[in-house]
Amino acid sequence: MILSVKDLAFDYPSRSVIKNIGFSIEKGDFLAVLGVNGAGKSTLLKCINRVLKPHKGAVYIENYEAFKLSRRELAKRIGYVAQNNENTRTTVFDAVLLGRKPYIQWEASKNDLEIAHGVLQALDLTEYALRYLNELSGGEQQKVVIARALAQKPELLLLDEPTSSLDLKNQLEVAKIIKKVVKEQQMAAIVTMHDLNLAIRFADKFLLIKDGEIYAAGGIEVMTPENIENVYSVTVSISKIGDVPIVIPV
Ligand SMILES: Nc1ncnc2c1ncn2[C@@H]1O[C@H](COP(=O)(O)OP(=O)(O)OP(=O)(O)O)[C@@H](O)[C@H]1O
Repeated sequence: MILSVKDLAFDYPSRSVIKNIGFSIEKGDFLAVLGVNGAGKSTLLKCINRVLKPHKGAVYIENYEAFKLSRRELAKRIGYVAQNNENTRTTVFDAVLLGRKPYIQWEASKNDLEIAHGVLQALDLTEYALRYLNELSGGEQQKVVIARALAQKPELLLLDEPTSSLDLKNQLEVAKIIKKVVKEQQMAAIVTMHDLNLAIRFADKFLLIKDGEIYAAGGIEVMTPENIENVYSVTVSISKIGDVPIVIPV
């Protein structure tokens, strides 16, 4: 078990946002967190990564209570990519190398540099290595922050809508890469997504959030037209083209 979330609740001063959230994931899981705008998906990721302090509940990473780990220890275990990332005047290579920060004592080692190069290669970003982040397109910047989280070599990746500003090819590529690293490196990923087709095609676990609570959780069996309709208020039908499942609003 990589992550176990127990009875989590978080309120903003004027409203309760998430409540009674409990689930766990294992090595190799790619969990898609789904739900309408404002359902509480980003808040959940922020509570897991301690960006926000939940009012109730606990988060365990392996057997450690996340709230008791130092920031550095937490950063070795969790790679988090927020929905909106600042784009500073840093080169792509340096931005990715920053992912190694929790491991670096005095200066980056040969291993840190090799990991940064490897991740750039995996994401097809090598030719961008010396370009500045603030001179890249939104989608290119998004790939770079995902690369930085991968360079961190965490046990758990938390990605908040990682494909939202990517074109079709890059959406598929990034989803494939997440799936591949999760399986090959025996880590886990929790990914908030709006594209049900991408989720159903690449993820293997699903958390459907409605009004801050878990409406349904499990494998592909929970992605039924009934559950989707109850969560999104849209009637859908699910069919297959070859092996690929597709969700079609009707
Ligand atoms: N800083 C804040 N102060 C008060 N309320 C907030 C704040 N941030 C988010 N909220 C509210 O909390 C609720 C959940 O927000 P959250 O960002 O977690 O939703 P989400 O499911 O990630 O939405 P989206 O799909 O649009 O990104 C929303 O109603 C939102 O308006």
